[in-house]
Amino acid sequence: MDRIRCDTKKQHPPLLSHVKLYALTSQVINGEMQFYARAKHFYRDVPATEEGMMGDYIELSNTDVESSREFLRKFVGGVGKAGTNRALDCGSGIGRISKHVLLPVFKSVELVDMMENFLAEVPNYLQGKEDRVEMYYCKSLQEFTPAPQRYDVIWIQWVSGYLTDKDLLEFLIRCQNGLKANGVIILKDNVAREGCTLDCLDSSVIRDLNILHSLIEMSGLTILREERQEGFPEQCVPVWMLAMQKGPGHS
Ligand SMILES: C[S@@+](CC[C@H](N)C(=O)[O-])C[C@H]1O[C@@H](n2cnc3c(N)ncnc32)[C@H](O)[C@@H]1O
Repeated sequence: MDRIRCDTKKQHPPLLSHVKLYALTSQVINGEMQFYARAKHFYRDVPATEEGMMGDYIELSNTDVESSREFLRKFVGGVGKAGTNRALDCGSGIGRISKHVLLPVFKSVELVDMMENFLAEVPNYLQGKEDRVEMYYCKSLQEFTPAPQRYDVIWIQWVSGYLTDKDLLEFLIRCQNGLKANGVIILKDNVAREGCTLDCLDSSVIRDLNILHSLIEMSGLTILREERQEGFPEQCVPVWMLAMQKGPGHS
């Protein structure tokens, strides 16, 4: 899994209007079924380790985790902020985010990933914190619906690019329903400088911020804050963190 990609690929033209949104991933992927099947195929050969989760960029894991913790602190604990009871780790893999970012803050976590072998490694990887995992869901995000009003925070890291525009949009809508009062969704991912690019190796897309903004807007979520990850090498594709909450009209 080429998690933090070097920015050498040809960029597609930028998104011009909402109307073209759905056309966008279908322009760069060669059929939705193949797109998903290839990603699954790719992950069969990825080891259930931190290295596997980070691709060839394991040395960036600490920087990533530190920034995520700092970002998360802005939205949880205190009046009008998200609670600290339960978080959902989406595309969790072996639970790198749960271990380093979520479990230090939340009483319990739940993890969802399409790969059974990654989830099977979680209890071992969490080293004594596994009793605070309430649920494991072995599901693809495009088929997963978070239970209503269950989570204080829903964390979606380095997995949104494996979903088509349509499936990401619908997933964000379902996540919105999964939030408790003052709950927050945090999406962290590689962001293209312009347009949408396909990575054939792991069958994922990288979207630019405009496309992400359009999808978020269409989902009814409101962006609370967005920050670029600092401290990654210049040649890496930029990584951004976006915090979102239910928009007006969603109780
Ligand atoms: C690069 S790893 C990131 C893991 C974790 N989020 C982290 O940052 O350490 C991507 C994870 O997304 C999972 N994944 C990819 N496509 C998925 C999908 N459609 N539904 C659910 N999980 C998916 C993979 O199995 C893998 O565990």
